[in-house]
Amino acid sequence: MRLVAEQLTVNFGGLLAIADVDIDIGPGEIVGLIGANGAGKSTLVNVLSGFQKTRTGSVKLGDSVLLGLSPDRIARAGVVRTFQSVRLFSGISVRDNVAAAAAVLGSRSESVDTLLQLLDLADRPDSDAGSLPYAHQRRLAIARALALKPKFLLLDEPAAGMSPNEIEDLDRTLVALRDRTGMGLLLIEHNINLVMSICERLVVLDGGRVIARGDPDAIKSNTAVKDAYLGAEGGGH
Ligand SMILES: Nc1ncnc2c1ncn2[C@@H]1O[C@H](COP(=O)(O)OP(=O)(O)OP(=O)(O)O)[C@@H](O)[C@H]1O
Repeated sequence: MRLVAEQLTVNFGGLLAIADVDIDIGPGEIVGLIGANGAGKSTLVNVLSGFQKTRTGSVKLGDSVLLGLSPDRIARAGVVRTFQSVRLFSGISVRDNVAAAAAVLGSRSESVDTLLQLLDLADRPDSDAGSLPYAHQRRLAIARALALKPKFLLLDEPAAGMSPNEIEDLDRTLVALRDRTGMGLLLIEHNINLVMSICERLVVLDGGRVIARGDPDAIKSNTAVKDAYLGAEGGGH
């Protein structure tokens, strides 16, 4: 089943954060969501995951209506997100962070050990989550999200603050997770090389509106995208 959102509009007072946005993601697909700062990317993910209300449009997972449900209900339905700022339980171990998330599904969850292995965290299960290097904290946030067995995982800048090598590792991990689980991924990313290398399709926002959608080659050569986002240096951020 697909995750399909249509005609989403969100205002903050007089500011149109997103306007008439349509987006759909299929199982096993990696879709990139790009756009300059303030383009509306996080707002869109907030709506899809139930953290932001909107009066217009629809969000459906297959035939099930998600719009209007709480974040918790949406996560249980299979749409799980991570945050731009990592939200972990500091002061408790890596393993217990994942175990707390896995407890939501009980025996239906993946085993905690499997999740730690998938995210390359198996060598430090007893470390305090808050003391992990930054890239590992980001991986832990993904492990926690995966404990909920998402059909669709929405990642808000998972590579923010990572080194090029760490980004490459993350890139490989995300593709492997997709291959293993068949889940669909929506990836917000400023690093244009990362999105271009792992996404089958991209959606480009500018000023809250979708200005282009298509495969990486089509996006790279799209004039509106170049003007709005890629800029003269062609490299994004
Ligand atoms: N809670 C809020 N209240 C008021 N304005 C908001 C709120 N959240 C977002 N905005 C504004 O809505 C617009 C879209 O913001 P959003 O965070 O969705 O953009 P973004 O593309 O995710 O940006 P970034 O790349 O910086 O994370 C921006 O102009 C932002 O300032």
